[in-house]
Amino acid sequence: MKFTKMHGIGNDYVYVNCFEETVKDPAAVAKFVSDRHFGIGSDGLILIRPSEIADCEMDMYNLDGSQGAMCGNGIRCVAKYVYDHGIVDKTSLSIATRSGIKYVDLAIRDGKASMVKVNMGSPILTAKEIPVVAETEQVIDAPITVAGKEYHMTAVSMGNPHAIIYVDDVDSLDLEKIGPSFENHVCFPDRVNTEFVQVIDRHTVKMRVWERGSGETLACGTGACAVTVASILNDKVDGSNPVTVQLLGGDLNISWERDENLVYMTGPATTVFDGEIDLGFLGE
Ligand SMILES: N[C@@H](CCC[C@H](N)C(=O)O)C(=O)O
Repeated sequence: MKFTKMHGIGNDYVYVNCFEETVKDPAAVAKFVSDRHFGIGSDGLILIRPSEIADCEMDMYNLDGSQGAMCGNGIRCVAKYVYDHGIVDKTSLSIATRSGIKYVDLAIRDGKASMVKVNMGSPILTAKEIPVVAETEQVIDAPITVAGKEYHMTAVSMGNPHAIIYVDDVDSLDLEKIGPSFENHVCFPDRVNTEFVQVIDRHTVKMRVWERGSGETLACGTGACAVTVASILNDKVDGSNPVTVQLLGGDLNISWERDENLVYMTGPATTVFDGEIDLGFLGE
């Protein structure tokens, strides 16, 4: 299987060009290639497929083989891949995902895509996708007890579910310890991505994320969008300007355009290396 290792501010995936390659069992391949000791090493697997409704399709899998509906850092890399490889010869393109078609604009440097702006669609604020309270209710600054400790949570779906928790000092958290208790909490039957957020100023927040299916990652694009929406709703930041979200792997620029109710994310996409791996033992 030919692949390309790419990352969006350190959120790294193994990308496979399914215009040319076939992957029979993506869940098994995701688990194997993601392993940082026995595989290639990544937060998961992303298949770039042809689409009948958009310029291409992104099909993403977490490190544990579970399928994700949307991936903010991944979609920037998919856009870069299809442009840099001449699969799509335009700088405004559409990408189908399991949470709908997303529209992307590329900034080009030396003939390659560098910065990518994604229309991430509308945030979902009812608890419909995160049935913690009731299907119709919003969850903003709601108390939740996790592993015997009370937190306050805001729930935002960006096509995938996010629980946002504000803390005083994000660096001192033991995420390996508390992350799994949020991910597998009884309130989240489909598990959840959890963002721990420290407010820096009215335009800047700093976050760490425990991702459903992948554990702590260096960045989460949908998470940064959910955090921006939550921070505006909780009046932690000034929503009239873009918010800088600082993550372990770098910064993302997020704006929530309230008149159209759309969230835009801008950030880099980076190619690390191309490779080829024999997956015959998996039946591939
Ligand atoms: N890292 C991603 C999100 C990946 C999917 C997530 N773990 C889920 O299962 O919902 C991003 O950049 O958005």
